Amino acid sequence: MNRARVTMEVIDGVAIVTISNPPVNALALTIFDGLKEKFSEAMRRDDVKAIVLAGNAGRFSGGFDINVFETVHKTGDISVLPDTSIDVLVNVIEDGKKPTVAALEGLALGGGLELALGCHARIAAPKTQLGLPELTLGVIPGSGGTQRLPRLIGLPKALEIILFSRSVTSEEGKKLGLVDAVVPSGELLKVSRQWALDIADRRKPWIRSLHSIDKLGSLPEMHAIIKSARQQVKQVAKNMPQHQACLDVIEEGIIHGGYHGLLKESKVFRELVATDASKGLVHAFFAQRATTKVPNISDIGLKPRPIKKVAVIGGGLMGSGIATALILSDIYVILKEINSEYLLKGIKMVEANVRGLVSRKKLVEDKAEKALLMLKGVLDYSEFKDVDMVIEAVIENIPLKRKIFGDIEKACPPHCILASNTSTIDLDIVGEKTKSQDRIVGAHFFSPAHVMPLLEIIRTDKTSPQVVLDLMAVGKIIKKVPVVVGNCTGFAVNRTFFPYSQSAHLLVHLGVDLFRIDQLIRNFGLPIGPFELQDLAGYGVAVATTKEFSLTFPDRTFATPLVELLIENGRNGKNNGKGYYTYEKGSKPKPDPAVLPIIEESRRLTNIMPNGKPISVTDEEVVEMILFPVVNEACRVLDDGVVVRASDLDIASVLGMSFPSYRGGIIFWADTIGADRLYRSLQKWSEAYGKFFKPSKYLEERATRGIPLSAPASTASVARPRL
Ligand SMILES: C[C@H](O)CC(=O)SCCNC(=O)CCNC(=O)[C@H](O)C(C)(C)COP(=O)(O)OP(=O)(O)OC[C@H]1O[C@@H](n2cnc3c(N)ncnc32)[C@H](O)[C@@H]1OP(=O)(O)O
Repeated sequence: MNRARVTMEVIDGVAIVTISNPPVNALALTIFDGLKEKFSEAMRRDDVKAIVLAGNAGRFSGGFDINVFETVHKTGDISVLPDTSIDVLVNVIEDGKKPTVAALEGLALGGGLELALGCHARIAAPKTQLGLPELTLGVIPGSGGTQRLPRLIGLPKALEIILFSRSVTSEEGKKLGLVDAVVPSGELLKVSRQWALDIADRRKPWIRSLHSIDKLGSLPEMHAIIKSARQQVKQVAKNMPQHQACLDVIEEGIIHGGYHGLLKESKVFRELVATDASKGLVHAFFAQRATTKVPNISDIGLKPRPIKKVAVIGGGLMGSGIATALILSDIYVILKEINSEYLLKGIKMVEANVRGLVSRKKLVEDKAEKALLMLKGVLDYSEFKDVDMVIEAVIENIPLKRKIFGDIEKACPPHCILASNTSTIDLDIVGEKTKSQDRIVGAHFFSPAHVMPLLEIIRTDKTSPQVVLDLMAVGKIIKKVPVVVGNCTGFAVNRTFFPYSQSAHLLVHLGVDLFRIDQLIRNFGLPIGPFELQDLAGYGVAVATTKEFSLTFPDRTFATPLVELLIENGRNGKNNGKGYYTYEKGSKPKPDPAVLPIIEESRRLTNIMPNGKPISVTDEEVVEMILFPVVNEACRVLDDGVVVRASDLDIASVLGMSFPSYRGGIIFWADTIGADRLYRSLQKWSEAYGKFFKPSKYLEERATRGIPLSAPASTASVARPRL
């Protein structure tokens, strides 16, 4: 049943036109038809003097229906995109013979805000979220946002909102001139109706924002602002076309006027919808939403229990980051350490995390102070008697973790969730000696835990659905994206990505320059390369995780002596300022030529270069030789059913490993290459350089049958063989 509709009610001379399409009143194609129909009725009727445009159920609109983009991506048919910018926004609303006031509440995003910008005034309820996030979907505002917003609030602020997808509240909007008045939610319709009548009777100005020029500066000033914005987005929006295209469109309107700007905007919008960047970003959008739907967890009528008090064991980098994330969301935390020196260090780290957010303007002072009051340090388990959840975050040491789980089983109440932040160790081993396996779960955060958005939730065969659901709810409260995965060494993300650093090491030992590898991976779109990442994480982590992986997957690990050699040479990465790079406060990491002899030594020890000579590989091959083994492992993760669906691995790779979101995630990207080419490349390298590259059964089957890697397992049996 189509739930998208537009209704109209006339009260005392004002037509209230309401958009209804739960849950966010997305602007589906039928909504535009509905708007045209109701507006034309309102314009016709003699008992209507003015119009108020509103959204149903406390939300104005979350913007254009993103499902339509997905349809374009699947079919390649851009004709399904409506051309509403002139047809509806200019001809029907802005140039209509009766004034329209937008009554904004909850959210007005993308096309939703653009509809409001086309109205003659905007009244908003408090805390309404206003923004133009289109660039995060690989497109630009396509219904006049690029032209009207700068004319309403000035170019610099408009660029901030559009280019960096920063939304503002109605209160900020009022200061900027985006909103005409902020009124309590209960009075929104009443005030908007009166405002609309006041415009009709010329008691208030009838403003068509496309024609306003008073907020725009002189031409040279605006050229200078756009030029500097171009430089800025070059840094932050590599490999994506929409940012520069958006600036072109804004510039067109500045030079030739708003109407010309609209025409160009509409054309560029349609072109951008068809780009790879938009395909990847829209896929990532839906992939993120899909993670909330977990079979036998979210669909069996369970309700999450409240989690008010959490104990975090271990005040190191991870523990303090997790504690920070929790207190920032008003969850009371007790942080346990083994002695007062470590405890003090942990508390100081939490304080530094919180203050860091304040200094980066991500948190206000008041909120920071309030958050820090939610933290208490302890040295024993006496305070664990009323905690709702424990998150163990000590070093990756199996006997230690086993001991802790034995202790907390006794110290905590029976309802308490027992979670481990282990990144690699099998949870069945951790909880083997307890009788609480139904409440043991993995809560794997990514470093820095108070910043990185992914929470990997690991359920074992015995973890109860209620426990998983509770942890998903906590994840949402602390503003993470929880992805539920199965139990195995490395779980979904670290298991998929362990070949990433392994293949980088293998390439170095085959003679490829290490700094070239990092640079090429950055060019591909990851924020840092595998070696800089290793520097950042510290070599202890590399040694511990490589050990775990080489025990579980001995057939596909490369025994690199390089990390141990670096440690022997007094290098421990960013920790001590010396790794592959040198680190000095305030300056960027610098490649350190002093590591070259250490690399030579490592190459001598492994002696794997064919005929003792460095291999010759193109830039493209370097990237592929590093990322195809990752895809290969991702195939095994899919085959083993570690994730519910392929798109979970996509969003986890984007949010946990910073895989570029505009490439859609690891599997989505792999499908753009095709199973066949992936298979043939891995097969070729495995013949030349060994079984590390050997294609997995899953990949081989998908390649042979011509099925996308992302297709659900059942597709494999029904699909037609291609080769
Ligand atoms: C022409 C124009 O310029 C082009 C555009 O307008 S492009 C669209 C611009 N708008 C956006 O980018 C906003 C996208 N949406 C969001 O950021 C968030 O969904 C939100 C802030 C609106 C709401 O967040 P939240 O309350 O956490 O709910 P969230 O789980 O994200 O979404 C609820 C449901 O609405 C859907 N939804 C949200 N926005 C949607 C949209 N614009 N189109 C279609 N579906 C949408 C989600 O897919 C989800 O569906 P599901 O329940 O089936 O998984």
